Amino acid sequence: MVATLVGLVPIGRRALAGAVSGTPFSIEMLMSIAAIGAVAIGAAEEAAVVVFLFAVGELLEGIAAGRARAGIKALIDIIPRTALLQSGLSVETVPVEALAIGDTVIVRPGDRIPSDGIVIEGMSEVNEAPVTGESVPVGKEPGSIIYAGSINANGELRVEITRTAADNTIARIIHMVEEAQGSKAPTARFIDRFSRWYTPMAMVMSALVVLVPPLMLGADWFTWIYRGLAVLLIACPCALVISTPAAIASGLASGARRGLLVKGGAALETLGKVKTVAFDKTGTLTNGHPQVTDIVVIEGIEAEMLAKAAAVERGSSHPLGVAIVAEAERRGLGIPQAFGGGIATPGKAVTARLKSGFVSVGSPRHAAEQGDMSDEIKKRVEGLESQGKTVVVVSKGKHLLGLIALRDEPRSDAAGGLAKLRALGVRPIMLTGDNARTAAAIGGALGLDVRAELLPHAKLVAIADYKSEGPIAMVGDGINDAPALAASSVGIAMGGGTDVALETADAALLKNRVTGVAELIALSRATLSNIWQNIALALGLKSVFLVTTLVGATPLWMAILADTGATVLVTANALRLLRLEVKT
Ligand SMILES: Nc1ncnc2c1ncn2[C@@H]1O[C@H](COP(=O)(O)OP(=O)(O)OP(=O)(O)O)[C@@H](O)[C@H]1O
Ligand SMILES: [Zn+2]
Repeated sequence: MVATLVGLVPIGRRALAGAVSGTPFSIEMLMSIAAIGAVAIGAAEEAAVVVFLFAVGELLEGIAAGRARAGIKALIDIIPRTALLQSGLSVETVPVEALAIGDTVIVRPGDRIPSDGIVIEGMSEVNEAPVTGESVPVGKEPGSIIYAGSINANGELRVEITRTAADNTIARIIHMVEEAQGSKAPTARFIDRFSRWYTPMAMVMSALVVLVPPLMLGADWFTWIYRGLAVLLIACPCALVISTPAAIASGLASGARRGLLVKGGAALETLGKVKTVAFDKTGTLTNGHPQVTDIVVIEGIEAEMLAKAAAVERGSSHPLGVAIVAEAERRGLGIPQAFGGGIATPGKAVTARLKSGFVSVGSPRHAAEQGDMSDEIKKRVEGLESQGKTVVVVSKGKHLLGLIALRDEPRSDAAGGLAKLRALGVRPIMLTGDNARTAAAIGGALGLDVRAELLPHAKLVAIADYKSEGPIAMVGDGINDAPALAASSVGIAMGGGTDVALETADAALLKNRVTGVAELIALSRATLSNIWQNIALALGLKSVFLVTTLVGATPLWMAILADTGATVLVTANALRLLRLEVKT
C-alpha cells in the first residue's frame, strides 16, 4: 500500500501536469487510474507491482533510446581532444577548443585531424572513413582540404585551421543529426493524432468492460472492475507512440555512420517513396573537371584565341570556364586583362570586353543565334559532340574565332550506382544544360534517359513534370543547382561535406559516390518498413492481450508487463537499423 503510494506520486504528478496543460489522456493518467482503482478494490499488492513495473519499463525505454543516441556519440568521439599548435618556433599541446581560424597545427602520422583545415606543408594519405564513410585513403598535399576526425596515415602535415571546433564539418553533422532526430516524420505526426483519440477510446472501452457485464448480465462487479483496469493497462499506447520515432532515430544515426546524412524524418520518408532520381550532369555523374581536348581555329592564331577565351572566363566559376583558364595557364600563355570582368548569361555564354572588342564564349546554339555559322563549322561541332565532348564557341561580335572542345569523364562508379538504383526499381534520369548530342553520348554510355539543353528554369519545369508522377529526388553538387534541389521532392547534395551541400539539400552524401544514392534509398525503405513492423508489433501484442484479459486470463501485473514488453520489443527492433547491412 505504502509502496504503491510512494511509487504513484511522481506518476500522478505528471498525469495532473498533463491534464492541466491540456493533455488529460496521457500514459501516466492511465497508469494512475489503474493503480488507484486496484487499491480501491482491495488489490493493493497488485497496484504496487503495476507501479513498480511501470517504472522499470520507463528505465528500459530510457536505456534503449540511449542506444540510438550512441550512434551520434560515436561521431563525437572521433574528434581528438588536443592538437599540436605551432606558434613561432615552438610547438605546444592545446585543447581543440582553443584553436582559432588561421592557427597552424602539426598532425603527425597516426594522429586524428583536430579541426577542418587546409594542408600547407607535407604529403600524406588521410583516412576519411570516420567522417565520410569513404574507406579508400585520400591523398593530401599542400592546398588539400582536410576534415576534423579523419586519420592521418603516413606523412607529417602542417595544417592551417579554417574552422573552429564548434563549427567544423563533424560538429555540423552531429548538430544536424540531433536536430533531425527531433523533427517529426508524417507517420509520427499521424501516430500523435491517433493517440489523441486512441487513449480516451481506451478509457471508454475500459469503462464499458467494467459496467456492461455486471449491469446487463448481472455478473460479478469485482471481476469486471479488475478486468477493466487490466484493459486500461493493455491499452496504454506507449509502444505505438515510440514505434515511429525510434525507427527514425536509428535510421538517421545509421545513415550518419555511413556518410549518408538526412535532415529529418520527413525527408527520410519521402526518400523511401522516390520513383525517379534526376541527376545533374557535371560534378554529379561526371568528375566535374572537364579537360580541353580539341581546339579548332576559325580565324587568327590558336594560342591567341585560347588566351582570349581564358581572359573572358577568368572570373568564371563554371567548370568549363575553369578548364579553359587552366589550359591556357598550362600552355604558359599570357592571358590578357578584361575590362570590368565577364558578364554571364546562365546556361548560354559569358562575355567580356577585351582590348580588341567584346569576346564571348558560349554554347554553339547561342553562337548560332547571335551570328552566322557555316554548315562546315556546324558539322565540326556535331562531330565533336557525338564523341561526348562539350563544344564552346569563341566569338568576337558576329565573327567566330574558334571552337574549344572539352571532355568530362563519367565518375568511375556512375554506371554501377545507376544499376543499383534500377535494381531498386527507381528510374534514373539526367537533366543537363549541355547540348543534346553530348548528353546523349554520355547518357548512352551510362544507359540512362536524358533531358538536355535545359536552361536553368527549364530544369525546374522538368522536375515539376516528374513530380506529378510521384516523388522525385534531385541529385546535384549543390553549387549551381540549388533551385533544382529545392524544387524536387527531396534534394540530395553530393559534395564531400561542403557548406552548400549540408545547407541547401534535404540529404547529403559525404562521399562523392553515385552508389550513395541507392544506399540512401535502401536505408530509407528499410526504415519505413521498420516503422510498419513496429506498429504491427505494438498493435498485435495489444490485441492478443486484450482478448486474454477479457476472458480473465491476464492478471494486472501481466498486463503491465505486456505493455512494457511491447515497448522494449519495438525499440529493440528499431535498433536493428543501426547494424543494418544496406543491400543495394
Ligand atoms: N562560363 C561559360 N563558358 C562557356 N560556356 C558556357 C558558360 N556558361 C554556360 N555555357 C554554355 O551553356 C551551356 C549550358 O550551361 P549550364 O551551366 O546551364 O550547364 P549545366 O546545366 O550546368 O550543365 P550540367 O548539367 O552538365 O551541370 C554549356 O554547355 C555551355 O555551352
Ligand atoms: Zn505503456
